[in-house]
Amino acid sequence: MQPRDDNMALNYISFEDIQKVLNFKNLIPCMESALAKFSNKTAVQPVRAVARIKDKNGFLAAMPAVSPEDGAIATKVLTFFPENKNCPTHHAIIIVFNPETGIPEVLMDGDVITTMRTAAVSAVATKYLCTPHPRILAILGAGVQGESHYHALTSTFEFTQVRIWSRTTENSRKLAEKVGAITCQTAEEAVCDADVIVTATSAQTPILKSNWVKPGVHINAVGACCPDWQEIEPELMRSSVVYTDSREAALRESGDVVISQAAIFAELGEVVIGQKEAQRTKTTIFKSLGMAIEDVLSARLVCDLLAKADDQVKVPVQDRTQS
Ligand SMILES: NC(=O)C1=CN([C@@H]2O[C@H](COP(=O)(O)OP(=O)(O)OC[C@H]3O[C@@H](n4cnc5c(N)ncnc54)[C@H](O)[C@@H]3O)[C@@H](O)[C@H]2O)C=CC1
Ligand SMILES: O=C([O-])C1=[NH+]CCC1
Repeated sequence: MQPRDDNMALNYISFEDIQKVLNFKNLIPCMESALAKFSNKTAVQPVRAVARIKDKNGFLAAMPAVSPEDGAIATKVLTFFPENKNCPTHHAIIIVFNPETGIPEVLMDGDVITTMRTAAVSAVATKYLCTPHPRILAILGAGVQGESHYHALTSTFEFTQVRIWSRTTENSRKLAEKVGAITCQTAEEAVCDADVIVTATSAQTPILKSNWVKPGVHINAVGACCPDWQEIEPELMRSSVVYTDSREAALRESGDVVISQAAIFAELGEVVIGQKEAQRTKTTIFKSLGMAIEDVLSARLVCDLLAKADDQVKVPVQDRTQS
């Protein structure tokens, strides 16, 4: 067997390079298309492989996906260590392969994409499932996703008020001051009368109760990605119209779905392709777990944007074994 020659060395795309080109304006339509391709089955994506790390209360996950029509073959590898104190709780890399040869070509940071694509997907869910002209947004959780959801949702809707609650008030105050939102002392106070709610915490037991929310609210439930973790009170799950990114993944990974035994009405992608109804006037929950196809098509978008913006960053799409 021969060693890889220099011509086949991996290109690296950094956190900073990705931040330069990715924004919610280009990412949200890309995520809408990813959801559609997943649900109409033009993309191939198994449920991720998760190895739980018991002593850290976290996991290591491998998230491969392929979209033949985009020439996109890639996998994200992610760790989630929710008890980390002085560094982020999620870390990820993405490996992009040549669609003709399968040669690994690009290694890229996966943190920016994880952060932004999750909120972009929630923006798509909100666009389809919330009542027209939502006024009040409530965000529960003031971490990385809380902040990213603030930006994605306020770039898409004109809210008159954004409220933030976090278990640690100092954190919600910091984020609220940074973005110009209101800090709430309790989750109940934050969600009262809200039109759109985001739950983006590492809670393992419900933080959002049924009798706090107004009928017709749309909820993006982003945390609780393990089958024994919950963010939403089971009664609220059962009394709402529940949408998921992947039905199969939700039945395996979502404690909110598994424990409550709430019925899943549709995948969000099925709504995007017009196969299932968007029940906007009812209380709706989008149970997000995160899908590899979102990462893979975000990575494809970043490669295309960088190739356009700067030919110093070489983003190969050709079969380099021929050169
Ligand atoms: N659906 C998806 O695609 C994705 C979901 N996630 C999930 O979203 C959640 C938030 O992620 P990040 O913002 O990146 O994490 P983070 O670590 O930056 O923030 C976590 C937030 O949850 C709060 N929190 C932790 N334990 C809590 C508890 N017991 N009760 C109430 N609040 C609690 C923290 O104070 C903090 O505000 C996590 O569960 C994460 O796994 C993250 C990325 C993608
Ligand atoms: O899809 C994703 O990247 C994640 N889902 C839950 C934790 C991270």
